[in-house]
Amino acid sequence: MIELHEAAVSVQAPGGELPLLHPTTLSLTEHRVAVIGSNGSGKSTLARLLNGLVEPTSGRVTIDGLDTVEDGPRVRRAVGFVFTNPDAQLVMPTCAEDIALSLRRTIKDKKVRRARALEILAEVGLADKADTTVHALSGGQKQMLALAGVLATEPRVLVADEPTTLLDLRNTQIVADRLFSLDQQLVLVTHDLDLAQRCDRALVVDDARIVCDAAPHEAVAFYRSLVGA
Ligand SMILES: Nc1ncnc2c1ncn2[C@@H]1O[C@H](COP(=O)(O)OP(=O)(O)OP(=O)(O)O)[C@@H](O)[C@H]1O
Repeated sequence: MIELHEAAVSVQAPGGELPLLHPTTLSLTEHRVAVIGSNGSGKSTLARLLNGLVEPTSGRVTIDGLDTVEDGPRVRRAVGFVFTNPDAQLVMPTCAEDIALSLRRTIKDKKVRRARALEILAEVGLADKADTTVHALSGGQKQMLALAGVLATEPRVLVADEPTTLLDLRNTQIVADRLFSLDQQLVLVTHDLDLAQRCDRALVVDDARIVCDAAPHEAVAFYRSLVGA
């Protein structure tokens, strides 16, 4: 279970303290939770709080009781994070090496690790790209590789921050179908309201606070009325 206990984030700005998230208390138990809202509203800040990429300035965030600050390494193992831009997380020269990197904690033997990496690549349709440089992949292929790499670490929760924003319709569908096929709890930050509607619960963030927390169709309607769309 993901829990925010009066968790707030702020930064020091020239004009004084700037709130990025006002104190928020929340329990997320649903399989799939969407986070929607305008640019700059605070969605990424909320998402990054969940795996300790951002630490609360006050209050606490816990994942299955683990505190994101006190138990940082365990939280980061439990909560996988997918970025909008896969280049942010693809660090190894080839696709197989990138997946193998994610497996290094669970599989010590190098040969076994490579064999498992090849299986994972095959599962996401990248079998023929094993020894290809990650830079030669298309945007959709890169995002699938990044997602596969995160899933290879076997996280209990997956937080995805606009994972389809850079993708075309077909690749959006492929990545979304993979995300929605997962057994893990999914927190999905998205501007794609169709994807938000496929979740079990949706949070609308506006001006650094959660202004609506409801069933997705209700939250999407609220968001549309908020922006006058
Ligand atoms: N470290 C920081 N220092 C100062 N301001 C920050 C910092 N991080 C984020 N912000 C500001 O906080 C606000 C919320 O940012 P955040 O990235 O959470 O928004 P978002 O809802 O994810 O936006 P988008 O949809 O554009 O990705 C923005 O105005 C952003 O400029």
